[in-house]
Amino acid sequence: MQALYLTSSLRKLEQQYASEPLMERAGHAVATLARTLLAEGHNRILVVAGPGNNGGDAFVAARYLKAWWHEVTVVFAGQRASLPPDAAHAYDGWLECGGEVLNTWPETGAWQLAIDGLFGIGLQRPLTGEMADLVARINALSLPMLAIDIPSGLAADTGVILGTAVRATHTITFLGRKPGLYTLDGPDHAGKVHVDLLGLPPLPEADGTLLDAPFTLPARRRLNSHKGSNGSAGVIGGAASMTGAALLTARAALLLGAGRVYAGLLDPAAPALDADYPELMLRDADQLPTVHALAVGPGMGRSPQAYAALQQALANPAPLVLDADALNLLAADADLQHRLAERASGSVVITPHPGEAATLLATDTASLQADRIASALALAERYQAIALLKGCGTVVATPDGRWWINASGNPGLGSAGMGDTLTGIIVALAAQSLPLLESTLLAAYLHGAAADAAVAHGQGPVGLTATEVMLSARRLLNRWLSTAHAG
Ligand SMILES: NC(=O)C1=CN([C@@H]2O[C@H](COP(=O)(O)OP(=O)(O)OC[C@H]3O[C@@H](n4cnc5c(N)ncnc54)[C@H](O)[C@@H]3O)[C@@H](O)[C@H]2O)[C@@H](O)CC1
Ligand SMILES: Nc1ncnc2c1ncn2[C@@H]1O[C@H](COP(=O)(O)OP(=O)(O)O)[C@@H](O)[C@H]1O
Ligand SMILES: [K+]
Repeated sequence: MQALYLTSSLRKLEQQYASEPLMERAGHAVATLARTLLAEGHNRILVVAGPGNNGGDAFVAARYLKAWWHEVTVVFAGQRASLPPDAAHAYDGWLECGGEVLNTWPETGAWQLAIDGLFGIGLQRPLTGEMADLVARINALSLPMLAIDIPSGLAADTGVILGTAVRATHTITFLGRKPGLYTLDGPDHAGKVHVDLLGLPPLPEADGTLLDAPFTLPARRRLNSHKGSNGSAGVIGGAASMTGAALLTARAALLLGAGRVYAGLLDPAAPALDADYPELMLRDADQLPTVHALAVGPGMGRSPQAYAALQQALANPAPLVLDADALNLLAADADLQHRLAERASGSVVITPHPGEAATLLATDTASLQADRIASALALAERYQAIALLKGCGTVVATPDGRWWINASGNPGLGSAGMGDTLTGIIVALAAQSLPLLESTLLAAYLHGAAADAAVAHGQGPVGLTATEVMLSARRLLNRWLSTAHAG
């Protein structure tokens, strides 16, 4: 787990340490990393410097790389007279060491590496005109690309592309990790992220947290345990023609360790048995026994029967996972919202994808995605529930204002049934007595890590199935448990 920082916090840190030679250290760190990306010996490097301090870092990096005998071409998109003081000093330092500054794109290059120092966290509006053209030229280079602090054009707090953005293969980010590197369009643009604290101590308080490891696990199973000690999970959903969704959730709950799994299916013609997993106990939706954790929504539809099942589930004190149509029903109905509000705060997790989340917040998907962290926090606050906002860089938020971004996962997860699987993993962990927030965070990371492991085995990203993800998740969880409990 790593700390994430919003721009406002990083700016405070910069001010606090304004007397330290931060730009010099930043430029040196860029040059040092650049060197590791290059073959031994003499290399040709293109450096693009912008009109602010990000450009200043670029000039310092250029100076070091030249001193280390590389051939460095600097393209500058700005005016010396308009540079902030530190960046102007860096510009002068580059000229003093014999460097040249080009104001137009060079005809030929044959570079081995490009360094993007166009914009950092000071980007304020969409890139247009000449700046957008520069980004297009940078992206047209088929080269390793090192972005300074953040790929130019990417919004540091949100991962939104402002107009257009550099697609880097590496990003060296300063003072702390920015959430925009890890959600929405950030991962497609940042490449591998390296962090350099520029010699400063980390900020004492993080704004958010990156989920990049299995930080918590269910308790070790006692030898003297039985199915009753491993918790029972219930799943309600599966209306006509959508029973598969509820079965996927139930199967995931079984494979991830719930001692007993009951699926309450709304389709009156639903099969009495899951032939592949006869371990599952299939019932009518209103015939579920008392369970330790309950998931409602996969394939549920919005019929009066679905509504009644959700109403009943909200009265059930067990930890509750609301997904899919349970969310659409909730968004449309004041009585359901009232029942949710009456529950203990934190006893429910809602797991919308961006479309469902937009419905829950009465907005459109584009506005919702414009700030996924703020949206997840708004969902948590509005519904007094743990909110898990799906997508590239899933965001989890709590009503008390904490948030996490999940770093695992890949585009193989973009196929039907993956969300049902996630819901099954959450309910399985909660049934095994892991607190609901921890269950949600671990499930988010495990689900993505399982997909990553499956891809590493050649099962995706193209054609990866939800079934493969849950089997992979079972393997991973058991591996993590055996490592954690070894000795
Ligand atoms: N201030 C500090 O103490 C440090 C800053 N550092 C570097 O400085 C960066 C932040 O520097 P700045 O705050 O100067 O910001 P940037 O260098 O990101 O860019 C700001 C400049 O770009 C202009 N600008 C913003 N959006 C634009 C757009 N869409 N089109 C055209 N021009 C636009 C602004 O008017 C301003 O001149 C960091 O990302 C980091 O790379 C590092 O050197 C570490 C220390
Ligand atoms: N490109 C991606 N990167 C990471 N995770 C992804 C990506 N695409 C989808 N996912 C994950 O896959 C799951 C899809 O859920 P959802 O859209 O509800 O699917 P369904 O309802 O069809 O099962 C979510 O957990 C989401 O975060
Ligand atoms: K940059």
